[in-house]
Amino acid sequence: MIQVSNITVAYGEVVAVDDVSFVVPPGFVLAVSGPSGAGKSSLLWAIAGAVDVLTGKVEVDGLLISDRPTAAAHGVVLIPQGNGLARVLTARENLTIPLLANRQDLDETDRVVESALEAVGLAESGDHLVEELSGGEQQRVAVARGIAQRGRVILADESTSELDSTNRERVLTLLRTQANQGAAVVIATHDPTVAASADGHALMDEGRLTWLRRL
Ligand SMILES: Nc1ncnc2c1ncn2[C@@H]1O[C@H](COP(=O)(O)OP(=O)(O)OP(=O)(O)O)[C@@H](O)[C@H]1O
Repeated sequence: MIQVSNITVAYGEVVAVDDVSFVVPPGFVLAVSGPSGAGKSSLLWAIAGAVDVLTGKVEVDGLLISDRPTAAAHGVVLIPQGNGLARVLTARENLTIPLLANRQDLDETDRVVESALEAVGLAESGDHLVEELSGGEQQRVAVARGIAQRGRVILADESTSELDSTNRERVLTLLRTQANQGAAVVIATHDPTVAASADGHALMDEGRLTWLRRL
């Protein structure tokens, strides 16, 4: 469960998120759309503990999210815009490192990594360096890395923007599966079909959030 209570995020004079509140229960998918610069990424970063909130608070399952390590330890997974992959590592290494950092069992890690690569249609690409992959393939590696972490919260920032319709459906199905397994999912998107597939749809504009379709 994500509980966002009256949060404000600012960069100096720029208010990116302005007094936003909502709840995403486990099992639900919320889509947030809005123009470029509206504050969608900043909202996701705040939930991920990757940027400080000026006012208000973010809680996940009742735990106050104060910083990124706390959020990560509590299963808050961010699939960032731009993918955030290490370009000189292979696809498989990009998936494996966060799992090893969480001290997961090696055999279990291998199994989860291969299964996640297969789920995004990249079972044959595990040994490729990220910089050798196309933009859409890199985006799918980032999604695979996100789902491999089996988070309580999945924050997907424009994670289908470079995908064809088949792969977009594949990624949406994977995010839905994460929700069905108990995750609370938030997707920032410019794509109306992605928004339509979510349980609820909110619009951000100049940092303010309004509901187009309530959860
Ligand atoms: N690190 C930063 N330092 C200063 N200003 C920032 C920073 N990150 C974002 N901003 C500003 O905060 C506002 C919100 O940006 P944000 O990236 O959250 O919007 P967005 O809705 O995700 O946009 P897009 O759809 O283009 O990704 C913008 O005015 C942006 O310029």
